Amino acid sequence: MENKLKNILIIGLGLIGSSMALGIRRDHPNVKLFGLDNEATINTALQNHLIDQAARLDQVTMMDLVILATPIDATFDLLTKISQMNFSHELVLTDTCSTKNEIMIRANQIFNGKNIKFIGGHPMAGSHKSGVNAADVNLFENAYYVLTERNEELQDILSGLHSKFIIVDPKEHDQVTGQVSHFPHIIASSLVQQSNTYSKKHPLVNHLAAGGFRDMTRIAEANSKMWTSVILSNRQEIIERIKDFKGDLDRIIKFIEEKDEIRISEFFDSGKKIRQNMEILKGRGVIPNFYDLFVSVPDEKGVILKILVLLQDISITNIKINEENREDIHGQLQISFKSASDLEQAKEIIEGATDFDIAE
Ligand SMILES: NC(=O)C1=CN([C@@H]2O[C@H](COP(=O)(O)OP(=O)(O)OC[C@H]3O[C@@H](n4cnc5c(N)ncnc54)[C@H](O)[C@@H]3O)[C@@H](O)[C@H]2O)C=CC1
Ligand SMILES: O=C(O)C(=O)Cc1ccc(O)cc1
Repeated sequence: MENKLKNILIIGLGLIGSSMALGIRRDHPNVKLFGLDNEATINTALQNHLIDQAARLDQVTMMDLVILATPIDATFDLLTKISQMNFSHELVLTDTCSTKNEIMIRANQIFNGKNIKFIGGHPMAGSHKSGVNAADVNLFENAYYVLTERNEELQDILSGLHSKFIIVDPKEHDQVTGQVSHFPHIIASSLVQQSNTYSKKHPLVNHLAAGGFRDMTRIAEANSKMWTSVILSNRQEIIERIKDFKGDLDRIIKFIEEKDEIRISEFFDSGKKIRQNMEILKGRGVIPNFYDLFVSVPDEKGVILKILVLLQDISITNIKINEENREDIHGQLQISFKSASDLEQAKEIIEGATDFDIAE
């Protein structure tokens, strides 16, 4: 199929827009990529070959595809401006906002009868980083990419992101992401703030926080402006999730007050089983489980290189350093392989050459 989406404009070249530019280029080296953002961002994007050319907003009319990778409030504003333009050919328009319902309602109102095909989008991957310097071609790898409707040409253009498309109703999207993406940001931020307040009375809090605290609170470092917009654009759902969670906390208070050993144990057991069975947490729900080896390594110069040299003949798909909180503690190297046999071979080699603890 020849894709007619040849002139592509990305408005907003922050974390998401610039990573998408790299992903689009990976499978479609011949499309012409335009960018629109502030001057400094555009200069960086040009220098790093993320885009071919800068564009102005009025040049939207000469594009085949426009991707709005902007904050939610800016996206609303851009939707309005684009709806006031005249198009001699159909424009495919998509966004990347973390919420979908209000945006789809607005788009349906303003694009009705226009030569604009608006498809809501949301790549379900990101990080607490922002800006053009955080561009990462692998950001969306194996992650779901939500679209509000199927569109072969758009999906083809985005194929180099290596994500998995899923069609979701906008309202349902906001309900689900409200629970598993938006609400956790509130919990993470509350937890660090509660701990900080407590640390005024108990300064040891800052030293005894360990890996669990780190895992629970990473997303508290996310962009506060962005998350304010997300929460405000999914108010009802978030309020409901908070109220529901308060109920769960009240229930656990009661079990503890009553020294109800069985119910407390059931509570943890239930959480453990549910988490173990969540497909999304096993290989991110799209590809089968990674074959992972966890190597406990001392915090010494050259130790990672040593492991890599040992495994030079085995294909490694990913390597990650899971730091611990204490400076003097061993770090954990998480190494992913393509197959069980590669994993076994690697395990034997490391066991034979080092005394590092290894777990699967
Ligand atoms: N950060 C994340 O983890 C994820 C974010 N999203 C969504 O993607 C969108 C973008 O987020 P990020 O890339 O993280 O933000 P970012 O802050 O890294 O980038 C946003 C970019 O948009 C530019 N911008 C703002 N208003 C503009 C306008 N009117 N015209 C042109 N450029 C403008 C900014 O200068 C900035 O470069 C947001 O709607 C967010 O909800 C979706 C998935 C993950
Ligand atoms: O950093 C993380 O773990 C995230 O949860 C990333 C993320 C942030 C915003 C989204 O709309 C989707 C994904």
